[in-house]
Amino acid sequence: MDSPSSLKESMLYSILAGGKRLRPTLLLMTIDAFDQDSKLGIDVACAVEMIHTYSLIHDDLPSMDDDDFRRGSLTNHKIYGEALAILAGDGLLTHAFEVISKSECLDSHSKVDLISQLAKASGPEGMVGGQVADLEGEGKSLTIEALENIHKKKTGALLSFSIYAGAKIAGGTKEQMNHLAQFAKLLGLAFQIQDDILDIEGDETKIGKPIGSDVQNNKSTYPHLLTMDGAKEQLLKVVKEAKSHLYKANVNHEWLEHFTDYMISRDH
Ligand SMILES: CC(C)=CCC/C(C)=C/COP(=O)(O)OP(=O)(O)O
Ligand SMILES: C=C(C)CCOP(=O)(O)OP(=O)(O)O
Repeated sequence: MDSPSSLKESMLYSILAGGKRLRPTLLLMTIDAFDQDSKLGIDVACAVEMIHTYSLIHDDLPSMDDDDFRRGSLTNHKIYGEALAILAGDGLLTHAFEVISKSECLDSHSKVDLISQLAKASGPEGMVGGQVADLEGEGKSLTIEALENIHKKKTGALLSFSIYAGAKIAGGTKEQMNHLAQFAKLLGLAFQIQDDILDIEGDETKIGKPIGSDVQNNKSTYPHLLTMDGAKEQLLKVVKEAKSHLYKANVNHEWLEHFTDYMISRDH
């Protein structure tokens, strides 16, 4: 890539810092659930992780959550300064679309569809809009519906895109796509409830970032609105419903089901 070495270093710093790679794994597993070659989705899987990583770099900035640690390491702006951190995020966001456009595994029609859906999921109607609603909700007591709406966009949209992309690449039918969309929506919700629980009960050394940040930033969370026991009960309910849609999608659901169980039992 012909770009300044400082920019490349800052982009690679956050991409290679680790992370659970949930979104690309979900995308590749979804292709696999249709008995198709998951390699077909490798470029889109990389692209979605680049966009997720950009969002974390920007989320950690002093003007947003002002966090010092991410993925067990210092945040991007702590190492490279704010200007380069913003630009590394911009670089990852835009490079993601270039990677899909150049993919040799997909036809032009699929590329245009995936680029358009990824832009929608990560843009003002999706993740960026959810982040704004999240920032504007700080210090306010939100209803459970308002909280779910924020998470549906802020975190749910990219997770949903990952499953959509896998199913689209694998050639899923409309009915299968509809069930998988419901599964994805509920999986995203389960992810967020567990994230809120871990922010209270988690172990900082495993999570790789300080716990208690939701309370510190005055954010409404599931345990805050439902009590901790209520949030755990809700989590089990959401997962049960998610799995029922997964079964109805009529795909090889084994790995996606394991993934769902991991999502609610994970400790980081
Ligand atoms: C456009 C931008 C910047 C989007 C950020 C999206 C996002 C999911 C941030 C992390 O959420 P969080 O603050 O709830 O999680 P964490 O505790 O990991 O920072
Ligand atoms: C969406 C939220 C809550 C931010 C963290 O996402 P992940 O938990 O997927 O973060 P990494 O493993 O990729 O670091």
